[in-house]
Formats: sequence, C-alpha cells, structure tokens
Amino acid sequence: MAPNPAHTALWPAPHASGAVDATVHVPGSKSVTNRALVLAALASEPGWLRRPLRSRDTLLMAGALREMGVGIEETVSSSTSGAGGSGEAWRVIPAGLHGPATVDVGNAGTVMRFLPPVAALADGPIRFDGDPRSYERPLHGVIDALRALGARIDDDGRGALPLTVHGGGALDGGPVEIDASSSSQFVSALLLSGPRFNQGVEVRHTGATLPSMPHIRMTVDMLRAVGAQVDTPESGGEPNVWRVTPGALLGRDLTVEPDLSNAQPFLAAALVTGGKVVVPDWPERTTQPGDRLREIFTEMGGSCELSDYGLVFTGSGAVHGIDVDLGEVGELTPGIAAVAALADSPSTLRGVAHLRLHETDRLAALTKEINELGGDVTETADGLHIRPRRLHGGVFHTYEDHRMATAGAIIGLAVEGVQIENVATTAKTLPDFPELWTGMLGS
Ligand SMILES: O=C(O)C1=C[C@@H](OP(=O)(O)O)[C@@H](O)[C@H](O)C1
Ligand SMILES: C=C(OP(=O)(O)O)C(=O)O
Repeated sequence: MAPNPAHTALWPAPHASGAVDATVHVPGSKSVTNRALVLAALASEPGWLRRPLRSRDTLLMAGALREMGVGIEETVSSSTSGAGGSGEAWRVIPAGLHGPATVDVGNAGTVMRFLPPVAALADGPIRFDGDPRSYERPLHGVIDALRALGARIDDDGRGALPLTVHGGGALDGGPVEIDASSSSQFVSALLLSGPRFNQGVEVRHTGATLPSMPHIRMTVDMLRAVGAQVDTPESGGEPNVWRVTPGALLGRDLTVEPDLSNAQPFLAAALVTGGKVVVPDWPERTTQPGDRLREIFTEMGGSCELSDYGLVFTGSGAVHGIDVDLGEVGELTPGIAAVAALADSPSTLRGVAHLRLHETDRLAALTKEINELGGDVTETADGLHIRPRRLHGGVFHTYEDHRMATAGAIIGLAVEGVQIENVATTAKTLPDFPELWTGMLGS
C-alpha cells in the first residue's frame, strides 16, 4: 500500500524568538467527553454535553454510539441555562441499543475499551475494528471480564481487536477479577456500563500495579453525577475493589472542562521560553491528570496562579530536571520528556512501563527521536533517563501519536530546524493544534 502523504508530511516547528505571552483557549477534555457520551447513551432520559471536544477520538465515540441507535444531535447553542454559555453542544438521546452494527475504534483507547461492555447490552452482534495499532493494544481485561459476566464474544484469541460482541439485550453482571496493570481503562470500561448490568458489577483488580488512578476517579465521579451508586477503595471499601449497584442513570447537562493534558504543550512553551501562558476555565477541582502539571512544571522551574478566570503559568527562564513517578499521569510523559531534554539537569521519569502499549511504544519513540536530535535519553524498565545535551534540528517522527507531535513542537521552540512528521496526527485529541500553536507565538 502506498504511504498516506499526510503521514510523511513535514511541519516546520516554529522556533520561539522570545518569551511567549498568550492566552490559549484549550478545547474540551477527551476523557470527559467520551465518558459523558457513554453515560448519556446509557441514561434513561436525554442529556446535554456543552463544549464537547470535537476530535477524532470523540467523533469515533459518537459515531459508534449512533451506529448502535443512540441519537446525538450537534447544535450550536446560545444557552440561557447552566454555566455552559453559548457554543457547541451535543444533545444525546438514548435509545434501545441495536445490532448488527460495526464500530471503528480508530486508535482510541476509550472507544476500544469503553464500548464492548455497551455492546453486550445491544440486541445483536457489534463488530469492532480499528487502525492497525489498535490490534496491538491490550484489551484482554475487557474481553475476559465480559465473558465471565455472561457475554458472548468472538475474537482471534489474542485478547485484542478485531472482535465481535454478540449482544444479548442484557448482561448478568456481578463480581469479576481483572488484571488492569496494562490499562486503567479496563476498570473504567466495566464501571461505566455497570449500572445497566442486571446485578451491577464488582471489579476486583488483581495485578501488581494500576496506572492512571485519576482516570478511574474521573469514571467514579461521573457515574455518581448521573445517579449511580459506586463503592470504591477510597470510600471505605476493600483495596482494589469497585462496586456499582444496578440502576437507571439520569440525563445530565454537563459542560466539559478544557483538556488539561492538551494544555501541557502551551504551559511547556511558557516554561521553556521564560514566558507566560494563560489557560482560561482551568477547573478549581478536577480529576483530570493534567492538573498535576501545576506541581510538576513548578518543580521544573515555573510558577502558577489559579484564579476564577483560569490558570496563569509563568516560566522563570530556568528549566530544571525532575525525578518523578508518572504512573498516575502517564499521558503527560511525552511533554515532560520534551521539557526535560531542554533542562539544566538530568531527569528520571518512572512508573510508566505501560506506555509501551499506548498509541505507539512511547518510551522507545521518545528515546529514538530525542537522541536523533543529539539528545542523551535511555530507556529503563519503567521509564526514561534524560540527560540534557545541546540539540540540533532534524525530523521528529511521530508514529501516529498526537503526544509525540506536541512533544516535538515543544523542542522546536528552543531548537531551530525541527520538523514534525505528520502534525495532523494531533487530530486524535486536538485538531486545532497547529493553529493554536502559531496563534500562541503570534500573539
Ligand atoms: O480513561 C481515560 O480516559 C484514559 C486513561 C489512561 O489510559 P491508561 O490507563 O491505559 O494509560 C490515559 O493514558 C488515556 O489517555 C486516557
Ligand atoms: C493514551 C492515550 O490515549 P488512549 O485514550 O487512546 O489510550 C493518550 O491520549 O495519551
């Protein structure tokens, strides 16, 4: 097959001629948007999502739910109700879930993991397929658990896509053990549909480690916000056990928070140029892992102030290395590695072995690409050692990974002549990235 020209196109990463000083309106959270879509589709009444993220991953989620019979109407509202204000809004109208249907998951972890449990509730076969990389991403936790809970699934025995869930219109549910050490999304997936299983669900994680806890908290918070009863280790339950009681879910009017992980490259720009970036609507309280950036980027040399308006992040001109466990916030690793490559001291990033099974093997990709620009990065069993060195220009390959592209752009601010391969891959979660980036530098 001929290579897709978009995948080999090179984007000259803008070099910053001075300190950035900009306000950046960051689009909605992928993780919140896709959870909200699933919960709204499973509710017993219509709901609203205001300021949803419109990106490849969320359009795949919406498209898949529509394929199963859910109504999702996209409107531009001038809302008079709620805090959403005017802007884009999606009205979600739940309906009986139907098969046969085909779901394209692309390379969206949220779609490939959150939807098979939904499909088990449909009244016919739902076929799941996706990008070549989706075949390599772990799904065994969801497949094995659904089988144990009463679902019929045809797959090729590898614990991965492609597969067909033969929905029977309902699922028994009940207790199930899974090893979610390769992805927290296994736990989130089972909890999200759990209220609609006949006996609810009790998920017991048996693995040695569990990444991305904030994302599991996000799942629990959003379930509770639509009326589900959820018992968690943090609410006095057993360690590593989550229990969801069966029951109807409410339709909700939800305004989606900005995606704080996608705010990362813009905050990094302030940090590496010694400038200032304001991100309006940064939530005062949130389960998003990107909120940890306030602490991590402060330790790396910046400072921040959170007000009613949003977050003001200021670089000091100095960028320091960091020794940090990123297991809870793995998706921040590429952006932190990029900043660390520009720092005045070495960094150790730990706790992220599972990144080898993300959009690409992120540990290998970061090591190779930073080193090809003259860097000194080595992979460890669960992370990276980054010893800053003077970098030079060159092509930064992105492996169809949105966060590799934004990581390369951060390096390009400080290093002349960096060219990002396939910057369009940022469309997975941030289609406007090139425009937002040049807008930040121009303002
Ligand atoms: O549930 C979610 O929305 C996510 C959970 C995390 O997945 P893993 O636990 O597989 O890392 C995170 O990396 C991903 O970007 C989004
Ligand atoms: C790991 C990520 O995505 P996914 O939801 O596809 O797992 C990510 O966005 O960094």
